[in-house]
Amino acid sequence: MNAARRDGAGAAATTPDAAKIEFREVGKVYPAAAGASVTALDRVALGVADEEFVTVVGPSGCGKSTLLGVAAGLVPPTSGEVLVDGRAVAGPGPERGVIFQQYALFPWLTVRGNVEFGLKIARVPRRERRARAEYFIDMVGLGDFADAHPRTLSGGMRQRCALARAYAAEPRILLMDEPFGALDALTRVRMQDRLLDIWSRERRTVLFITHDVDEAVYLGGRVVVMAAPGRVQEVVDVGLPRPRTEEVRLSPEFAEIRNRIWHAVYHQEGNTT
Ligand SMILES: Nc1ncnc2c1ncn2[C@@H]1O[C@H](COP(=O)(O)OP(=O)(O)OP(=O)(O)O)[C@@H](O)[C@H]1O
Repeated sequence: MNAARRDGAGAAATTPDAAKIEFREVGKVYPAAAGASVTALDRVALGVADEEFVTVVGPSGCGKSTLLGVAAGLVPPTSGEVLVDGRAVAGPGPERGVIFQQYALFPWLTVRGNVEFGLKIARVPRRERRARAEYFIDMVGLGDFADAHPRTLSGGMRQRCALARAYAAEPRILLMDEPFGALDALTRVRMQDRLLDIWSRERRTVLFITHDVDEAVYLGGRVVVMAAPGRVQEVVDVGLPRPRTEEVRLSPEFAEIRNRIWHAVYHQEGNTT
């Protein structure tokens, strides 16, 4: 048995055989005030397969953003390493797109300008840039708003623009840190459906951080449950059919797995959040 596998009913392997992203005993310790330190990741072993959609859920401060930051190459680990396609991550790279809760759109550029921006930097020829931007703007349903500026768009539309921008750069991996965290409940659910629809057409490997258990279960093929300080407590195979629909969301099977993960997240030892 693989040492990275965990026991427990329904617990899934933490590392599939051929991982697109592999966390190898990753540790991160931040220096804190007065010479103290904070453990944000503690020997995390986890693999994400090519084209897999993995969600990470856990209480505030358990290390989710740090996990994503290490995979993005934005946070250097203190120990261990992250491999992407078998190569150690040493910094950000074009094969990994990152989407944060804050849309980080350029306010002076239109939707099209924002989506094309990275392609321009990457010196993609103008005609191809236009075509690619148009394709991804249509894909997120913003075709009628290509010439609009971000300030005129709703939160959901801005996040769709951020999605189009990330996809247009054609990364093989999308790293998403609470991308729908700032949206109202209904818009959030709509964005989840839209994201799954896009994922089913444009298969990419997705690592998606959330503190919303419903969101984690609805989106993920596997759900990684983290616990402070920086530990992977459990990896759960969701096993719900795709496409995920309202019927799936309202099914007893969904409720069962959601309740189980809810319990795992909110009844962690020492969790005071
Ligand atoms: N730059 C930093 N310097 C010092 N400590 C940090 C830094 N970034 C994160 N931490 C600490 O590391 C731990 C993990 O933080 P992290 O942001 O990864 O958790 P999280 O699960 O994403 O939290 P949240 O859900 O609240 O965003 C926390 O105790 C946090 O205070």
